[in-house]
Amino acid sequence: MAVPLIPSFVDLLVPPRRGQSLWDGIKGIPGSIQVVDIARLRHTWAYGCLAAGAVVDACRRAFVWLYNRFKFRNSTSAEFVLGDPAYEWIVLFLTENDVWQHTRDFRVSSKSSKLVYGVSVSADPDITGSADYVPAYESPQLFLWRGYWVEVQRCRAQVQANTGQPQQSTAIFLTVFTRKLSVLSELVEEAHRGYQQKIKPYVTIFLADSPSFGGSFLWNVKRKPHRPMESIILPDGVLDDLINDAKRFFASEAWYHRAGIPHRRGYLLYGPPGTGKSSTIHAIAGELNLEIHSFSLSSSFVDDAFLQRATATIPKRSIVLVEDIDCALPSREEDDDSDGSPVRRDRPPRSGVTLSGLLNMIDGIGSEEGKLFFATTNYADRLDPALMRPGRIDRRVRYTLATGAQAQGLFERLFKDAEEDVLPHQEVPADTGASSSKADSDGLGVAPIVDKTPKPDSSLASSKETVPQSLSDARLGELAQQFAAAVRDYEFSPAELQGYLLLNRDRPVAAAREMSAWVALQREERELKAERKAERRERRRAARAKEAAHFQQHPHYPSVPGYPPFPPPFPIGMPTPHVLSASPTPSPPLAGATPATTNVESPPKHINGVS
Ligand SMILES: Nc1ncnc2c1ncn2[C@@H]1O[C@H](COP(=O)(O)OP(=O)(O)OP(=O)(O)O)[C@@H](O)[C@H]1O
Repeated sequence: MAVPLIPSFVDLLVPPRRGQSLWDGIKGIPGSIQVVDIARLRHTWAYGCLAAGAVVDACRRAFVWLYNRFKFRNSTSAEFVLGDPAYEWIVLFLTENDVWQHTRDFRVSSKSSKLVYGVSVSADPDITGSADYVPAYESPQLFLWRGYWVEVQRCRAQVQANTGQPQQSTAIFLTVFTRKLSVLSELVEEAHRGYQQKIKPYVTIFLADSPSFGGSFLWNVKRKPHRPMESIILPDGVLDDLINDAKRFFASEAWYHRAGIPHRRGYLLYGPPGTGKSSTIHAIAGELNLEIHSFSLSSSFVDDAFLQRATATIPKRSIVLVEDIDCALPSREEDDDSDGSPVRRDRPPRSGVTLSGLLNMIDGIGSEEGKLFFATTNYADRLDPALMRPGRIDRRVRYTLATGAQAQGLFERLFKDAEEDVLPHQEVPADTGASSSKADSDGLGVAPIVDKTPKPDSSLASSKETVPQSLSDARLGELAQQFAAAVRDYEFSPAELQGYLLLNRDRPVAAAREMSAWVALQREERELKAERKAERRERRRAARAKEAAHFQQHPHYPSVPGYPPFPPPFPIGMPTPHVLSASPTPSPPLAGATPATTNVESPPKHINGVS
């Protein structure tokens, strides 16, 4: 049996037994080739390897040290954290520069308006697909930009959450190998410009809708296609006036500075739901190429500190939008409770925002100049005068339910370039329209809206083979007038009218003809709803009157649900505790009342301050 001349690496790692070398073991093997003193060779080999390893490691450390020193002295680096707008710019920039061309590792998400930088993984440019491929680039990538080497790496970053707890996030580290700082800023500027170019057809909306925010405030980013100005039908001049006002504001920055006035402008858009307030803001953002930073104050995690932190991150030339601003403050009773009784302000606010916090936020918007502040509400009368003062709200715009002209405009906009109905002579069924609200048999409230719009009969359609004809302008105007004549001014919101028109999207002629029936149905439903509301209000009023009468008779014994019923807990004639006797209307003795027995429960101690 042959013994290898050079021992294996594993052999070398086995320490020799005391007083015996490997040679001793080998010597006993018959027929072995015994040429080298393997034990000695083993030690020499092992020490040689150790020394070589140490040298290699020292070289490696020296290289890393030198590289880091080189990097430190000859490069500039920046960190972009997910949730910050700049993160979006840089990811798009990297995608456009084909930095991810060697990537084999992707995060796939369904296609949405959220991303503008998904990588195309299909060789066929016509295939857009239904998913976005975002590189999961954990290992560093090196690329050349304008003659400078740039290293990019995506890492997990730890940020401090709103709660003070550390929280995992994602960041991109960018290192430009040059000592010139301007190169990095040029790169970021180029990334920003590219991003703006790419998202031009969109309005970017940053939503502060999550409670987990890090050291740098993290926004949820959404994109919506621009809303054309002409798609918003408002009384003449309202929209143009707003746009011109905003343009003038941005053009007069120097004037604001000279006058020592913070460069911000506040608008309050108020009116019933579905009248176009939010749509107006989106249209303005698209027209002036502004981003929207939107807050909803009704979320429970929103408080004053949250608002301050969020506001501080909003860049110049942005719209700061607070939707339903009245939600921040303690609510009044519902409208249907308003029976002349004093307004209740004792309900807890729905978020942790205080009025002063809100005012500070609005004032803080001016600290980074050039912002439009928009607030919307359905209840302008609920807002505090401090909120409405000029400087915070400079212009108020009232939105109303649709006028006849608006209804006509809506019809013309939705059916522009439409075709005549496929079944122009289809008759309206006799039962369309008024009738049905009685269908609300559950007695819970509003009758369900039953879609009674006549549906085209497909068998009829195929048999007649009608060729659709485009609607001429004159015909369209005629139908729009017919449609508008069916509604009274300020009766329906544009959103309601739009809902009806969308249901009849392919039947402009029928939509105009059947409008009166739809209106009749809506009126009937509204009447029913109003009746129910009145009933509920009456019941509540009666309950309150009963409670007031009870309190007058027994001021010390509130009628709290779950509280033991009358008679009062103290035997008649017994001196009442001093707290109770301080009451301006002492409880009159009850004629014929049975003295309280010992099994009458004592009131809970906290009630009426009895202790
Ligand atoms: N004046 C209008 N012109 C065209 N469309 C309108 C108009 N008003 C409302 N709409 C349509 O109604 C829908 C709701 O509009 P929007 O969200 O702007 O109303 P809003 O006043 O902001 O409502 P809310 O007070 O409930 O937020 C949108 O789809 C919009 O297209």
